Amino acid sequence: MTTATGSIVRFEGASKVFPGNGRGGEVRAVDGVTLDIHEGEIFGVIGQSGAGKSTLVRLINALERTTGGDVVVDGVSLGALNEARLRPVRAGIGMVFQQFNLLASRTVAGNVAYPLEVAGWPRARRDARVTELLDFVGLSEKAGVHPSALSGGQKQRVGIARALATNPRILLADEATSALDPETTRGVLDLLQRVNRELGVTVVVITHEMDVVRSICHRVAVMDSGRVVEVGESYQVFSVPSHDVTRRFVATALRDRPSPEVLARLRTRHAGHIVTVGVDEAAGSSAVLTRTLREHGVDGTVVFGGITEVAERPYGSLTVELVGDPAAVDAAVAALRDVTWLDDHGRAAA
Ligand SMILES: Nc1ncnc2c1ncn2[C@@H]1O[C@H](COP(=O)(O)OP(=O)(O)OP(=O)(O)O)[C@@H](O)[C@H]1O
Repeated sequence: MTTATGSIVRFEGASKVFPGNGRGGEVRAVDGVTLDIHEGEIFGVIGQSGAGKSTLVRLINALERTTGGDVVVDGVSLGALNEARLRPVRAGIGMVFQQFNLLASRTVAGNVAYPLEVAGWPRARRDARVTELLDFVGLSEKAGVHPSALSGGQKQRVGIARALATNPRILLADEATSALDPETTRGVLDLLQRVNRELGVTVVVITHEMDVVRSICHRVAVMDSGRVVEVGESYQVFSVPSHDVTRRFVATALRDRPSPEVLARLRTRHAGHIVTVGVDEAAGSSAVLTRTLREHGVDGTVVFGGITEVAERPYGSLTVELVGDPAAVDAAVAALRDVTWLDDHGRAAA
């Protein structure tokens, strides 16, 4: 865990419980989270659908209020603030959304100007700021058009310009690239990186896309059932994941693990004992796998898998058919479990 030094957002045992629907069953969307987000970083929040990512991030700008614990933003404890005193805190936090949430009836410039109008900026200053922002996001030529005439990537650039209008120190991005194709995603990620580097804005990104984290996030928190189950430098978390959710997340992104259908097909072709073995730098490299099998007199054939690099370190898994004396195969499986994670798919039914 990090210290409070340099924290711009600090969750202190923060919880958000949504009341049940009358039939009981309250939802602990965020459950006792303690976490620091450092000033000036790009921080990723990942986890499966319903893990509590959006709720956690919405606690930062008090779109959701904590029901337990506290959230401290820039030294200000949000728990104690009423709506009026939350306003200046919210003004220091921009937000972008998956569906862009632009006003269809306003032009691009009108959308970017909107938060400045709400904040009471005089016309001339507002116009100058809008010009500057549209230039920053590369959309000066589109100032006068309506959002319907823009591509998805352009709409998100407008969303980002609008979120930056009042010079926030924090930008929250909730699945900001999920509605975009990979190429457009790259452009928007580059822009978020510029927001971070050139404007010094702390960026908090919610995503289900491994590539987003891999390419721009300095640190990442992994959520499961309202809790943060892992947090750290992105490469550390992905190359040596200590939690099942993280492993599954990486596996989905790498597509290195056989689906049940693939496994069924593998079984029709391979009669031996099938296991999937984690491969990374810290635990079980493929050399360790080969050596372990040799020591136990077991033959191993790779039947499925993929190894990629995370921060220039090997990461992935291999699915291997093990053939040999059943006791030796069991001993090899046990030995592999000692050095890395292993999913035992057993052998095909006779
Ligand atoms: N306003 C609400 N009222 C009741 N339950 C809610 C509300 N908002 C969220 N929840 C519940 O809280 C849990 C966490 O939801 P949240 O949207 O934070 O998860 P998430 O990880 O962002 O998921 P997704 O990726 O699907 O958006 C879910 O079980 C969700 O149904």
